[in-house]
Amino acid sequence: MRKATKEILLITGNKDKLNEFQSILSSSSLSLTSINIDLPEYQGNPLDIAKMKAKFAFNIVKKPLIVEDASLCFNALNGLPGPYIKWFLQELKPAGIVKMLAGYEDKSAYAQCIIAYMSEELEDPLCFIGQTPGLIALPISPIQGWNWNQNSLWPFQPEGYSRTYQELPADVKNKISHRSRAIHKMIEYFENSQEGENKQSQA
Ligand SMILES: O=c1nc[nH]c2c1ncn2[C@H]1C[C@H](O)[C@@H](COP(=O)(O)OP(=O)(O)OP(=O)(O)O)O1
Ligand SMILES: [Mg+2]
Repeated sequence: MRKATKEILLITGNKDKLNEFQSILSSSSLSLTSINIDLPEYQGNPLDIAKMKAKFAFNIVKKPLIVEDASLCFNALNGLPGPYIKWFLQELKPAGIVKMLAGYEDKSAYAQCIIAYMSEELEDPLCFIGQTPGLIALPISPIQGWNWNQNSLWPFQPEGYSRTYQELPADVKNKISHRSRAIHKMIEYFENSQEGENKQSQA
């Protein structure tokens, strides 16, 4: 029995993000294509940022698409740096990020991924949110298992693991990550929705 296929177009400037999407979607009925656009880094709450990115991309591409915005949110700092983690990492590096919590006992955090889907039929982008709870901690072995750009290392240890994201093999990270949780919500939506023009009845 062949699965129905729906094409998903991901707009991102980050090839590591794209790779993770590809691996996670490879076992679904969705097939992924991508366009590399350097999307603006908006300010605001994570949901509004994801929606603004989707609208910006849709105005350029004018086809149904998804974008994603990732946040690393410290509970002691009421969710900051959140969507601004990219700039904090760039300037402070992972060691500086960990030091931000030196004055707080609470080292807990959550990783969040918001996928925003926009098409001509929608007035407002549709969002799928994935969260993974954990702790802010430096890796013990910085190189092992890590295939993301060095400027985007998150000193984040997901709950239930004694290693940070970057030390986990890709297949382990992809089972529990914020991104995989958001992607699975998106898969469920598209597999159950009737609106996809490519969706065919199963043979
Ligand atoms: O699973 C992850 N594990 C480690 N680091 C991660 C992860 N996911 C995002 N990151 C980094 C990339 C960027 O430094 C920042 C999010 O910013 P974010 O705007 O979502 O990504 P981006 O600008 O690289 O790509 P895009 O063109 O899709 O906006 O956190
Ligand atoms: Mg970005």
